[in-house]
Amino acid sequence: MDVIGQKYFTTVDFVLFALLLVASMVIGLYYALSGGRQRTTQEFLLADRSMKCLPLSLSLMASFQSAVAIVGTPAEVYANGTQYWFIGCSYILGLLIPAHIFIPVFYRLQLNSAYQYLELRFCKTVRICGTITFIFQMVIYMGVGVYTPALALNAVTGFHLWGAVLATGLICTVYTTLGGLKAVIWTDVFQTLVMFAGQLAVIIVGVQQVGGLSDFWRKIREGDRISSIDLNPDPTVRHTFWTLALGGVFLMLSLYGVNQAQVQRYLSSRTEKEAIMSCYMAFPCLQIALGLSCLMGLVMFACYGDNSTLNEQFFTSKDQMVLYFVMDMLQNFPGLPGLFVACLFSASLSTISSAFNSLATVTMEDLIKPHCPSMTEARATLLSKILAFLYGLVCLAMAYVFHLMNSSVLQAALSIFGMVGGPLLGLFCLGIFFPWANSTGAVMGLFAGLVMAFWVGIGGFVTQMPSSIIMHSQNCTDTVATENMTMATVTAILTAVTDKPSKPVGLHGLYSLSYMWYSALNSSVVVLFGLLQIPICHDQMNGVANKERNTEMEEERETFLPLSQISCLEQETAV
Ligand SMILES: O=C(O)CCCC[C@@H]1SC[C@@H]2NC(=O)N[C@@H]21
Ligand code: NA
Repeated sequence: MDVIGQKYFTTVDFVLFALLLVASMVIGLYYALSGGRQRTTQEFLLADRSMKCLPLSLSLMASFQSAVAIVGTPAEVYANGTQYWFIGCSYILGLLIPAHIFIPVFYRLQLNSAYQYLELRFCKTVRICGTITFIFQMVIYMGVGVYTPALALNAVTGFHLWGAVLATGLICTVYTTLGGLKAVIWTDVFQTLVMFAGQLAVIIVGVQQVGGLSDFWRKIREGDRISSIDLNPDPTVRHTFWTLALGGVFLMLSLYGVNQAQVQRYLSSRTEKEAIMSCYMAFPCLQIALGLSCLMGLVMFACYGDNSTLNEQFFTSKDQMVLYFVMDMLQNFPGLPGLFVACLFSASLSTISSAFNSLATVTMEDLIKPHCPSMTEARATLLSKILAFLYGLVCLAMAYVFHLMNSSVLQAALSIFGMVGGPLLGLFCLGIFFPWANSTGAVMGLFAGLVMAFWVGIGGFVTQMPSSIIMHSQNCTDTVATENMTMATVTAILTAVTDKPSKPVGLHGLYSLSYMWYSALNSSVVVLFGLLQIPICHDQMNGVANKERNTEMEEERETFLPLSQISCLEQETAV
């Protein structure tokens, strides 16, 4: 495909892409040299708890809006219509519950890491399990986040794959390591504006090419791409109102309620009220992001219709078709292809920078500090920066790992990202909503949830690989392509998306469950098993924890523990 590459990018396009990287770096350097100059972990990891709601709301949106959404959502809407747009309904409860339930719990405890809560509520073991689960999830996710845009861009435009991965990965590592959370949040703000601009450019040019809004609207209606609300209660149907609006709530809670990257942003707020406001203001940002990417899919349909010629051409994935469409639309407007590439990498940078910073935070707060109580602030800050840098290198290594395996693993990797989100959500819900749940139940519950997640996720992935894809992958490695790597496939936990040939029954029914229900299923399994409170090794598990906690509890008493927490902690201690 390299032949295409040459005709797309003029000098001004490369300049725009370079400007994105330079601007991100300048913001990082600014925060490295201003304020407290990143000399304490409170500043490096929590922005001195000084952030206001506007930058936070944009950063909350950007952290989980990677290039996968920028390319995958249009592919989804182009191929299947606008049913996916109903996921926007899940943003209401998906942000109200974090704002009024999770934020008060985390904020009033003045935590640095979400997993500190697990030790306060349960015991050290539960905290460690939660932390390691989170690290596993985000290391995989950030590898995909940096590799996806480079892979798709390379396939369509010949843009150098490793040049793009290294440029974004290293630039991101440097500004995250130098500027800490303040730099990550403010680069997210800047990158969100670039993302919106890039998508708007494609939509405006596309509608103009189609002949204007009226022609655009006519073609969309003729192609019946506007899906009506699908109230089918069948949980095995991939996208219905229920899987998106209800299943999507659990996906949102696993990201905006308990994921360290988002919790850290709440904790970096000046006041609890600012944190809650940032959640409210993230709602319009998420809706705009969703709307722009769905509109891009509709414009693509209006321009190409479902004429199969486009499909038959050498595309192995709908994502590549989206990039081909964009480059085809913008090629006569020097600078716009570069703007869209900047948009693509802005989505990637804003996601992996949040991952680096949150991974460094939990490693420092949950795995290192508890074992080095006498560590000086200066040394802790230096170590945090080294961790952020090392996670940047791990991200590049993960990108290479995904490159080695055929890209179907990419989907599996994202499945792991989605599958792990549900059990962590279940663990926090067990702690917050069920005062009588104990540490044994928490560990058993998390374990059961992870087993269920991997069993159904991988089981579903294997049993649903359509023969065509299996046959496809024999003759060339990197096909699988992202064959179905649409936003849906990727967004959470995806198994290969195909319409079920027959009505699945029994175990196959479980494997056929729509991926949008995985977060709900896995978190429910954690809560159910957690409440079974199998009283095995109860005393040993809690005995140690109690002794340690009693000493810690005296210190914690000064910090405000919500009444509900104190009551169940006392219950626990009494048991
Ligand atoms: O990285 C991605 O872009 C996909 C993973 C997370 C996407 C989910 S879908 C619901 C919520 N809304 C968003 O814009 N992102 C998250
Ligand atoms: Na992003």
